[in-house]
Amino acid sequence: MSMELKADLIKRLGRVCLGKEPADLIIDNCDVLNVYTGEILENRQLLIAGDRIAYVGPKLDFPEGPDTGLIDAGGQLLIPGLIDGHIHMDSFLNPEEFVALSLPRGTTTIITECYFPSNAMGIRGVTAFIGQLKNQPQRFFATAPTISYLCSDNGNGSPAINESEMIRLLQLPEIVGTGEIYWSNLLNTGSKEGLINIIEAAVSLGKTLEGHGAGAKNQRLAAMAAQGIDSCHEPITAEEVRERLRLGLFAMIREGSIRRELETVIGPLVEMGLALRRAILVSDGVWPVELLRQGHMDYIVQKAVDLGLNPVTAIQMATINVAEHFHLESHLGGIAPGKCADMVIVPDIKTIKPGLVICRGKVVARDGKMLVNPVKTSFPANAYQCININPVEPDFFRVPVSSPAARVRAIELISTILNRETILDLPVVNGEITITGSDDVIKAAVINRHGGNGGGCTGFIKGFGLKRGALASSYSFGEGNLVVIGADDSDMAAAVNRIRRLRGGIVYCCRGRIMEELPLPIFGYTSEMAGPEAAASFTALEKALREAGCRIDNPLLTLFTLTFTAIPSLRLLSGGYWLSRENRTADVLA
Ligand SMILES: Nc1ncnc2[nH]cnc12
Repeated sequence: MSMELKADLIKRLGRVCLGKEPADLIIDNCDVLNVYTGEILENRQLLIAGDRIAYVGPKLDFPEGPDTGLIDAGGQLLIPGLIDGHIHMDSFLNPEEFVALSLPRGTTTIITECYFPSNAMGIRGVTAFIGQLKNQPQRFFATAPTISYLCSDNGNGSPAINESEMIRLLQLPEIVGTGEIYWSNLLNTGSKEGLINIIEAAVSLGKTLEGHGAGAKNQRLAAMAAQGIDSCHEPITAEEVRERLRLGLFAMIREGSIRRELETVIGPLVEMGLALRRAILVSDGVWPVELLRQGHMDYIVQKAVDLGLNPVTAIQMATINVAEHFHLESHLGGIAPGKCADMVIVPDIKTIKPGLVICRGKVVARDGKMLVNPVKTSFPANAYQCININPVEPDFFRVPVSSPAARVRAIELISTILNRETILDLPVVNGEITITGSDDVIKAAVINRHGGNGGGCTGFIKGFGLKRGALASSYSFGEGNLVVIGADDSDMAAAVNRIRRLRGGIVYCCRGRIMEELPLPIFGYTSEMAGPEAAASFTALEKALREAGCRIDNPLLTLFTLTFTAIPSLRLLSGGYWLSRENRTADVLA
């Protein structure tokens, strides 16, 4: 995962470039996109030695050895391998399956968050996870799991990962920065003091500080930048992109399974005519269905081009700009002598349809098909023991009250991710608050599954549309606990107990029957299934929810983000409701 250039190869690259030694691979008859100048250089030849480029230029009479591979690019265009600079690829697919779907689409480098393995197993989870990425045919870097440090505990009140462990991770060559830091944690008093020490360590180690400035503007955004943050992947309008660029931040524009900003942002951004060398295209997470159906960074770059972004700029935003942000530009992001031989052949500058994909000097995929095998995933046994709860009874979800009527706080959905706090009068029957089924109010609960006593909290949610059954998941944003919503306490218990048996997963249960499920037995966050199978399970879960009356756009995302404290307004955690604008807890009873 780290970058190295050994003495032997340094010598060899010079000799191959001077024609004194044969190359390992020669690519003839190609145009080359030079991301440094923005030119398309026609009719070039490119020589590779080891995992590096030795020569790019006009065709010369280079020696060929018996083992020199030859590729005729047929006049097509060579662009640098695409880089996803912000993704949570520790979610859902295991690394082997992720590589198999992403790499053939021309994404040769991944900079991934890894807070889920940390939530589940602390620093041991992170090292187990990055161990799986080391020898893959796709290139990986990771960021130290700030979200886990800030939001997740081990069930007993101590943080999933502590300050000194975060700093130890930052010293690893494969860790390029701190994972996203929520602005509220940075700017609100009462946040963890150690965060500042982590920032100090990252700065002194030359690592980046990834920011999460959702909704932050003016002084607050400036204060984030002032405290050392150097990127933000949360702008949702062209104006927000511009504000971040003006502050010297790298502005990451998302198009993935969580958010889709390109349609709103690209047109007005092009109109503004800004310099975009610090703008970056990222996915922020591309889940199995979209990865299979649409692709990865190829899809995102193509969409930006189709929306009117200059294609050279679009490719720079997924290559050199990303490499520069992560201080990797000496090695990655462009096609030139000495740089890593990570490249993609596409038909032309406006058609981002990867033909040949080359990574670390090897042809790894052709026309969307892998030509090499990803490294088999093999996680340690304790990564399969991450649902630490006892079986639950329907009673677990009772909300008892002593009064004859109850006024409660509920999460009212505005959109898939956004919500507001609402106050409801709910009937009390036999000393407990009941849901009637008539007003689109159901229960929502979060259970701590990280090693404590399996304690949790039950609240209410309005607007999900679910008329029957219960949906539970051991995958959720932030503290990453077990979240369940349901129209019936027995189904809620059955769904949770099924997840316990599966050792993690997403389950929809109705009238005591498990209707659909996606097992996630690794850390309780990651599947062992092949990518297409996992995608089919996602689709089946969504279909079952629709049939049960759910009318949210992306209901699974709604479930996962009930716990997402970086977004307004009322969130549910294992310790109770959290009012994220006010940065404080709130009772279920209003
Ligand atoms: N799992 C996740 N996916 C995308 N964005 C996130 N922000 C926090 N958690 C996230």
